[in-house]
Amino acid sequence: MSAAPYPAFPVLLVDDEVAWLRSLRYTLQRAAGVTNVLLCEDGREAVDLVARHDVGLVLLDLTMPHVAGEEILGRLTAEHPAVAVIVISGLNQVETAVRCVKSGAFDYYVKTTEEDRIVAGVVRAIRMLELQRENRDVAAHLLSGTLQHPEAFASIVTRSRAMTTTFAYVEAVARSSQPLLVTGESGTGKELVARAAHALSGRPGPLVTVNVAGLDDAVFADTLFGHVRGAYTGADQARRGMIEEAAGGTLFLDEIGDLSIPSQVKLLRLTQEGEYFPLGSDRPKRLQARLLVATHQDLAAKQGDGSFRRDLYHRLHTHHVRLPPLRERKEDLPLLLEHFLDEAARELGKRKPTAPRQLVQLLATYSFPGNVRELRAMVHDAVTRHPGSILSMDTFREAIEKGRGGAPPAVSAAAPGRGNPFSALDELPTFREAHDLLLEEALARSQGNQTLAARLLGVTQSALSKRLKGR
Ligand SMILES: Nc1ncnc2c1ncn2[C@@H]1O[C@H](COP(=O)(O)OP(=O)(O)OP(=O)(O)O)[C@@H](O)[C@H]1O
Repeated sequence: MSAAPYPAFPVLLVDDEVAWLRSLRYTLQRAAGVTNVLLCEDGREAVDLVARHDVGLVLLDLTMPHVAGEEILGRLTAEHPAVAVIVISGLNQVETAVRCVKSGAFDYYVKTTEEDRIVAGVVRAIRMLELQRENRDVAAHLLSGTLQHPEAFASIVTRSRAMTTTFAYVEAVARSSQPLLVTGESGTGKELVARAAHALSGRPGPLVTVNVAGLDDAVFADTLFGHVRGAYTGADQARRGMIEEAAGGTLFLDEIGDLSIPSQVKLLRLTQEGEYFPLGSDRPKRLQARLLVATHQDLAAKQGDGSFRRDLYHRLHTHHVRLPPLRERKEDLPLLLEHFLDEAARELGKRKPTAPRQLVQLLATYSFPGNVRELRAMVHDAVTRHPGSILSMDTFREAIEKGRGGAPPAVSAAAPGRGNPFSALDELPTFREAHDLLLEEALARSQGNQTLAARLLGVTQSALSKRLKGR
């Protein structure tokens, strides 16, 4: 599978020495995977080529016949200020280097400098240009408020503004070569977003998913990097790693928060250098896939307690989307309910049952720790068990009570995991005030439905009604 040209914009090499041009092109391709390259032997054509091909980066020689490199540098910075110019000159003169940088050159190297440093400078410039372009795209996308390819998100049922803003961001960075980190509680749809990001990436290769939870370091390395025959006892055959399987496409590493520290070091090296060694081999291979990573864990917190490396976190965090939990987008409940009723009825070969009017209100009182996956399971279970044309609320009530594990709903929904909700208050409310606040909250959550409010408060409807009258 041929990989997409990298980077997305052309890199123009300008030098009158054809042999040097060819050798630099080869070095950049071999050491940094840079394939989107234009060569220019005649400095007089350089500015025109930049304009015609939307060039992002120019590597410029200074001493050329017909036109001096410094003159070209001056024109480029004046006429194409968004283009980065790296000067690679035969002149080892500090004054010239200072003058070039003052005139706007991104960097200055002498031709005799070790190749590695030149390559690292080019990689740094490409990364900066990509981020600048992506920032512009993100801003334009978010401001326009519309998606160019809504079909990529067709499998994600939502009308939440937070979700559609997330889609706009994913669309804006979909063609980036930088990693995309997707976080959110379990069951919020991270894998669906990863699929959409791959579909929008324009990459011809496949989406290869690896769940890294529970992989020890040796298995992680073997799975990702592959091995050569005889790499270890039992390695009778060479094995292509998942990175190679994903060449030209996307490598999706799920549950990245569970990665051991030694595996984090390996992943960091891969993202920094874009190279890896199959086990038992001393010939490096290039990463030719875009990395997507996902986790339900709080990586910032894990970074704080030392269980996730800070440098890897920052590398993966270049582009980040967080999917809100279902309880923060209750406006999605009616749509999702209908969607899963359709789906369940189709799968079970039944007629789609009608949901009682109060069902959405009941669902809105629940915090859905398992998010959309939990709602889906609830609906499928209810459709499996329901005999009539109107869906029974009982299976939902049972599932919700089971999900709450007997905890009082108001506490578990308002302050998950935080115990007594009053403990954070400096001044306690009086019994009367707490009583009234509780009633108001229950009625708000049940949208004024007293039957539901009574259930939330664990009293009968007539007891609730007496209390309301007594206020
Ligand atoms: N908005 C949505 N519309 C339709 N189906 C959804 C939506 N969100 C999630 N789902 C469905 O819910 C289930 C869980 O989604 P998914 O696997 O993408 O979640 P996840 O965040 O990756 O979970 P985990 O962290 O456990 O891997 C899948 O069956 C998925 O199709």
